[in-house]
Amino acid sequence: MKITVVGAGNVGATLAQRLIEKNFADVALVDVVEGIPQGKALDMRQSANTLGFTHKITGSNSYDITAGSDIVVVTAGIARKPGMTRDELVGINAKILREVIEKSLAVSPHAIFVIVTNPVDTMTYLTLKVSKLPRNRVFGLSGVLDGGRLAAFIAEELNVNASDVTPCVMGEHGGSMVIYPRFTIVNGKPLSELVDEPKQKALAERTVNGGAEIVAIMKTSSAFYAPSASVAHMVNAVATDSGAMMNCAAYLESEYGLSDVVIGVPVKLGRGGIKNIVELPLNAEELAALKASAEAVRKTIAALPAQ
Ligand SMILES: NC(=O)c1ccc[n+]([C@@H]2O[C@H](COP(=O)([O-])OP(=O)(O)OC[C@H]3O[C@@H](n4cnc5c(N)ncnc54)[C@H](O)[C@@H]3O)[C@@H](O)[C@H]2O)c1
Ligand SMILES: O=C(O)C[C@H](O)C(=O)O
Repeated sequence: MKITVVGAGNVGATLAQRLIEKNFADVALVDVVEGIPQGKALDMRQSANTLGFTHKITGSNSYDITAGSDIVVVTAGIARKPGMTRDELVGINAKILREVIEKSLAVSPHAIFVIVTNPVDTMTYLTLKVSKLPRNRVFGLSGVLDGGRLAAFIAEELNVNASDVTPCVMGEHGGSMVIYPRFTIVNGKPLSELVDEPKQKALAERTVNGGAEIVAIMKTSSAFYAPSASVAHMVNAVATDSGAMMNCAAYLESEYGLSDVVIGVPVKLGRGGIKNIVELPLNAEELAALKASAEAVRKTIAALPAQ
């Protein structure tokens, strides 16, 4: 198996490290900055003897090394600075995405695309339109990361392990994301039965602001450890054809009564990408929140530059 990671910055390089250390695929790392992907790949190669991995990691400014990839993860683009929303990146990152998708697809026509670049729902939508690929082969990072944050905050609040939590965060990877306490399970019980509504709201609010909280603390960078771990988890489900269910940014065609929009929903992942989209039995209020989130994404989609 061969995996390309485009963008050798914080998320991309950390992801490349996580993947090569798992030793199940060759990894090609690409970036526009001369020397960076080459140097980072060389550095990682020099850990193979110590860590014992046998797959190859290479770096380049050219897409030649990515030819024949099974999976292409796109992390190329600009990250937000303190005080910015992800949506403010739409113009600049759309230009970068178009170039990355065209160049990647030209040499890896059978690849599955995992989009990380923000605003991720809109960038995933753009990738589908530019590539004209079927929707099962293009999806984005959202709910695995947002759910991981929710699980971390619940673990602190209830004094349990984060791994005791099966979180459920759907909708936009942005200000309108929706936390579902009825579908967030802690040691077999829904969160809605474990904490009162004000506490549920506080946990939801911290999760919605989880990315901004890290940007505000770090100032010069956004999060990358949990994001890269989340993408590695998604890639692993594809590589092993596990069928594992996780919430990802996916293109809807009538699921949840929504069409022609990308938002975070539960999907089952396997070799072909998205095997199927899972429709949770949301009540009227829960569904209304998801629809409002889809409307927020539609506004960002409408702000995409024509070229
Ligand atoms: N979806 C999510 O949950 C999520 C999580 C974390 C980060 N992100 C997003 O991922 C993106 C990357 O974040 P980061 O922290 O790694 O940023 P970063 O600045 O550390 O790295 C981005 C890299 O992209 C490269 N790049 C820029 N234009 C390129 C092009 N045309 N071709 C190839 N490479 C190019 C840059 O040189 C840089 O190395 C940002 O847009 C960020 O907001 C999304
Ligand atoms: O917050 C950001 O801008 C990066 C990413 O979307 C995140 O949630 O960490």
